[in-house]
Amino acid sequence: MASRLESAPLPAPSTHARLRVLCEHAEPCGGCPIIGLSYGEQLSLKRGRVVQSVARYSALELLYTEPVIFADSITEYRTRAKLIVAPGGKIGLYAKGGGHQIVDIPNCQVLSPSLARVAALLRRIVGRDEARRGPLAPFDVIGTGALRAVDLREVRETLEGPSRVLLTLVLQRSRVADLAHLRAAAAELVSEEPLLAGVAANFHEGEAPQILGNETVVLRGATSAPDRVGDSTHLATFGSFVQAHREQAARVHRMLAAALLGGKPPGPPGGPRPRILDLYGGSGAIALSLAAAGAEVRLVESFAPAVAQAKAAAEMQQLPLEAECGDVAGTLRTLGQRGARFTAAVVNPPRRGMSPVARELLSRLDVESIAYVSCDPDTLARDLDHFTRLGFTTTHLRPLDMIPLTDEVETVAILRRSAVPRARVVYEDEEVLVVDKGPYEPTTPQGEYRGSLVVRVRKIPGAEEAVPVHRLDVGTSGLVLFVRRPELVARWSAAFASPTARKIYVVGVRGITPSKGAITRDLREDGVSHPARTRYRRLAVASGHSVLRVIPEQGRTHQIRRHLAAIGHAVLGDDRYGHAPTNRFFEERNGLDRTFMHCVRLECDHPATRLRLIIEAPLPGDLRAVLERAGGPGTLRFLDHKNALGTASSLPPPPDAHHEHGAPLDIHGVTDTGALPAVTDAVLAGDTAQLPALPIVVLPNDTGTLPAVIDPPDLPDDDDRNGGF
Ligand SMILES: C[S@@+](CC[C@H](N)C(=O)[O-])C[C@H]1O[C@@H](n2cnc3c(N)ncnc32)[C@H](O)[C@@H]1O
Repeated sequence: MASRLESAPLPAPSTHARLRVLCEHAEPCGGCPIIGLSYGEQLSLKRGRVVQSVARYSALELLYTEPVIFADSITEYRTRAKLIVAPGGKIGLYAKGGGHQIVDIPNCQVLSPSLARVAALLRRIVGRDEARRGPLAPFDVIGTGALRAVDLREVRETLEGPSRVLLTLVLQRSRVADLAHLRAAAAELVSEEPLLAGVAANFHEGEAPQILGNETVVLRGATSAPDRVGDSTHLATFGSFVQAHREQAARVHRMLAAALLGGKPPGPPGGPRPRILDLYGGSGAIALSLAAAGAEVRLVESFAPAVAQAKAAAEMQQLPLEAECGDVAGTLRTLGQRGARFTAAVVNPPRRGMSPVARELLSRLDVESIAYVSCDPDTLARDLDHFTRLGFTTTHLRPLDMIPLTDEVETVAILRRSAVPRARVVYEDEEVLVVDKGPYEPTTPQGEYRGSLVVRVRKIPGAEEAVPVHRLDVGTSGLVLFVRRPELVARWSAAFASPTARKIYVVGVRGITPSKGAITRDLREDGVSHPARTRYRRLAVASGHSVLRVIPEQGRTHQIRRHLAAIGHAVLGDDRYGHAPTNRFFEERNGLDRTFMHCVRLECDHPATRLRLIIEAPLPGDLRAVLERAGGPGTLRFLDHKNALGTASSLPPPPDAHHEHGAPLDIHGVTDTGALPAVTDAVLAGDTAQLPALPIVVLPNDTGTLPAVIDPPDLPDDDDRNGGF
């Protein structure tokens, strides 16, 4: 295996590192947020992002983040841009600061020359149509114009040959009466600009937050066009994913071939070839490059037009590629049932990363290596940490500058199959071990999960017969106490049943709760009501939601989740009792892909020594990342507060606490959390509009006049891996 993933000279030559790009739009335009830094400073900032994300996880502490592979060209590099159209003939981007103001960018420094030329033509035609109410008049809420945005995509049949452009006109569907006028407008554009290879209309629905809608109609010219990246050619089509920087995308392809195929030339035709599974494959840019480098590839992608293009490109070049339209998790389940075998898998998911179920199912497949290409270091680190527990060690982590002048950073991670690690012990003595449970594993073997915490605990010498005294659900992380021998269960269960024993959780909930309170509601199970009380204190508020310290006085099934949902403050990420739009927002925006619950502290009297046992486990990396993303870097300060996790004074709740009583609560909901959850990362194609950030609310002493719950804004379906464009 190569010791480095790419042989680019490192660090960037000093002349390159000192480069600064000057742009007349830099001040108002939000497209290149770090344009003010020298290129060397930009690369340091990008590497710092990856280092910071990885540092949150102790399982990744030995993982070295290699220097960022710099881009040779940092201007005129963009081969795709989604530009917003606005009255006044503006074709540009949202202004800095998250508002909805559009900045026109006629002299943009980063658009490739062909995209800049087409944008200039559009500026002229849109301005003209605005004056005479033509078909390409800009959308305005109060006007009649329909054109909301344009999606420009550069294609090149050969690297040396001329480039051409695929143009998608994004129109407000309700303002388009018939296609005839649009076809005439497309014909005019093509006749005026020979660079245009094809023009399509895409229909934006209502007030949808995505720029691109689901329906695209080709108005003029080609439906797709060959596009060369490095050593392979894929078929580019309207709306499908493409990396923003052609040379950097080619570097990623070379890195993957070197890491997964060992850089060997293709074997003789008809001979055995390495089998690669390409997940989230788009229109096949990566898959086709690996097939050209000698592999037999199976691609999985949910966006049907991209799959069709991947198949067509493979046929055209007679490359061994099978492409399948489907959801990654669903396909992995089927492949697993069939006992499919692969030499390696490539995963290149959207910004939110892989779903927990997809990671679990991939680990169960017969595959030795995984190459993970990611545009979000936080979700990448979260997934690498999970893969460690699933038996994959990350051996290389190589960032790359795919979108110069923005704080975006692409990273390639290489994972190799290894042993499933032992559980992490936080405390142990002759009778017990207290371990830190990962968020995605069951405490004991369950349903379709490959492993469990108990299996990892029993790998510890002296714990071969260990038994848990209590359990945490899949989705909840934190402390679990195991006795070393089954005969100790009774006395440790009794120790935890004592009124002086406590389990303390840190829980993220929807909305702003009262500063403290107690929820007293019976919980019904199998028709029998059980008394239950849950106490909480609010520790922090981030982005309109609360972080609580929670103490359940009993351990009824889903007690914390049911009680908090009953007072209107469901646990974030809880797919059974929670609030689906808020969960979705937190997953897409902040990378929360499980229940926000962590058992942070256990307290009980040791039955043998009679000493008070107090054990704590820090908040895990994924929840730290979620809080920092939701509320900014200072959000975690609450953890430093003395007694944040509780002292004897927090028992019982003070008299002024908010108390909630009510009718018994039934277990409801359709998902049985005991089983591997149904596939949740279903078909998500499209792209992202800029979203207004949720306000950060400074921790108040009490709720005062703050709204108790802030509804999340609608979310786009897919990621936008193209920076601000
Ligand atoms: C970042 S793009 C990667 C495309 C491709 N690997 C490339 O380099 O061009 C992510 C792709 O994943 C697809 N996708 C998102 N969620 C998916 C899912 N659950 N199952 C299958 N494909 C999915 C999107 O449609 C998109 O094409």
